[in-house]
Amino acid sequence: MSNPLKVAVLGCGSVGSQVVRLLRAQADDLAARIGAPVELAGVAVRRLDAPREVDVPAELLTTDAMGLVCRGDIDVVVEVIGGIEPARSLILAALENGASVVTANKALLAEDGPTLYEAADKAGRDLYYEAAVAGAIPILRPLRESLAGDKVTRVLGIVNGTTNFILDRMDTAGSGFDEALEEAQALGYAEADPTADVEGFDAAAKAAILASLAFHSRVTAADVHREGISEVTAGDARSARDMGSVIKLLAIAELRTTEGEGGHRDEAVCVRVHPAMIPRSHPLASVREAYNAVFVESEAAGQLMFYGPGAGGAPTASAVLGDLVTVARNHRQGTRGVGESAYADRTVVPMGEARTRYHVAIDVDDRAGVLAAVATAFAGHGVSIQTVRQEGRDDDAQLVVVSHEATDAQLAATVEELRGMDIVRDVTSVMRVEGTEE
Ligand SMILES: NC(=O)C1=CN([C@@H]2O[C@H](COP(=O)(O)OP(=O)(O)OC[C@H]3O[C@@H](n4cnc5c(N)ncnc54)[C@H](OP(=O)(O)O)[C@@H]3O)[C@@H](O)[C@H]2O)C=CC1
Ligand SMILES: N[C@@H](CC=O)C(=O)O
Repeated sequence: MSNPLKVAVLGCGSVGSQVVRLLRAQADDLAARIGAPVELAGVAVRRLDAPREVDVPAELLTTDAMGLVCRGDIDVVVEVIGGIEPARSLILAALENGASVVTANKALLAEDGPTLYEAADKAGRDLYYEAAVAGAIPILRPLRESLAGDKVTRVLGIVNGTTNFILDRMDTAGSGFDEALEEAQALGYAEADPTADVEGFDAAAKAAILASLAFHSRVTAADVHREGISEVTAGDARSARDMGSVIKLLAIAELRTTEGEGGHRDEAVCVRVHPAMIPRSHPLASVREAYNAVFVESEAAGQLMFYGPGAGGAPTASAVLGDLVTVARNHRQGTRGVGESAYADRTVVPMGEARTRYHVAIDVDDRAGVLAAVATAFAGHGVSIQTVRQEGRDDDAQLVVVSHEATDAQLAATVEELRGMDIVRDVTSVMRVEGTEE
């Protein structure tokens, strides 16, 4: 068998520890698949004395990640530290030093992916990142390779395990938000700073990566409209249940094609992350715990669905090792895998123009004419009402309105008008609704 392939692992937390464990546990299989044994050349961490889920020989542990990457004999660097710096400098240094790179770092890819892709091109090395989106689910390779001959028009999914876990616990076990978040952290699903999960930053980064690959565009996290789940209340969860729905944090990326003069077609992208109510009959409603699911719609293939564990050390390490085998094979053969495709410049559609349905809960005075006045406010902004439910209390009432499709701008104007009406005490909840109109 050939000379060993030297692998440096940067980070030994939830994901890194499982990468190290699997490198050992699967050593023979990996060697057979790659055609060379894999040698763990070093593991970079922040604290040498921290407890680890895996035993790492002291001589392999280092706090000098840059020194490890620049040693000159490393073939593949696995970056599972996370965050922007020092991860970016380490990846760039790895490529400059002739190593291929596997990373799970969606935050960095969504912020500054092109810098990394260009560095990989310049170095003639691979940069693979399947683990960056939806944990163990193979979704980036299908978008980049299997669907390269088709035209993807929409990607819709649950891409954050932590928030799905929290919303699922709120829905099924009546758990409080904080309690469910603590559980998700203990299970290794959450980011180092869980605000990234809760406020939708993590899902937005993944949405940007998905949209970039699906639409062969450069979409960054800054292009993604983002709302997290911190404002979702137990009341919203109850209200969804009463409607036969459930609340999920969705990532949605759409390609909008408009026909201009002379048959010229303009394409723009609309990418957003926000909580939405979906009917329990919708396939995404049955995605429980930290599982993820992604629907892809394309012109020729139609609808495809990808489903599996979206977070956690071992599932994510599975995706990392899949990439490791690919880049290791390429590295040995002196070739590169499929790089990023040529990018088209596409306009980003502002959120105000995104179209969806809405669930609006309005506290109103319980008097004659209220329903008509509220309906007029909706109609005045071009928002047509699909259903209204009225729940009476002593001297006030709650109206729950579900609209037909309208733009975010139309809905925002409606809510502003409602808030200014004397009969309206408060607009207590505004939630988008996804799924077929019934
Ligand atoms: N957890 C998950 O389910 C998933 C995570 N990811 C991504 O994988 C990456 C890693 O996540 P995760 O394992 O959860 O993160 P953790 O916080 O569990 O682990 C991070 C590791 O990086 C080490 N580290 C931090 N700073 C440095 C530094 N300056 N130099 C060297 N080592 C450093 C830490 O060292 P020490 O242990 O000494 O503190 C720790 O071992 C992130 O990009 C994340 O977004 C992707 C998919 C799923
Ligand atoms: N924190 C992330 C980890 C995987 O990407 C999540 O919860 O999905």
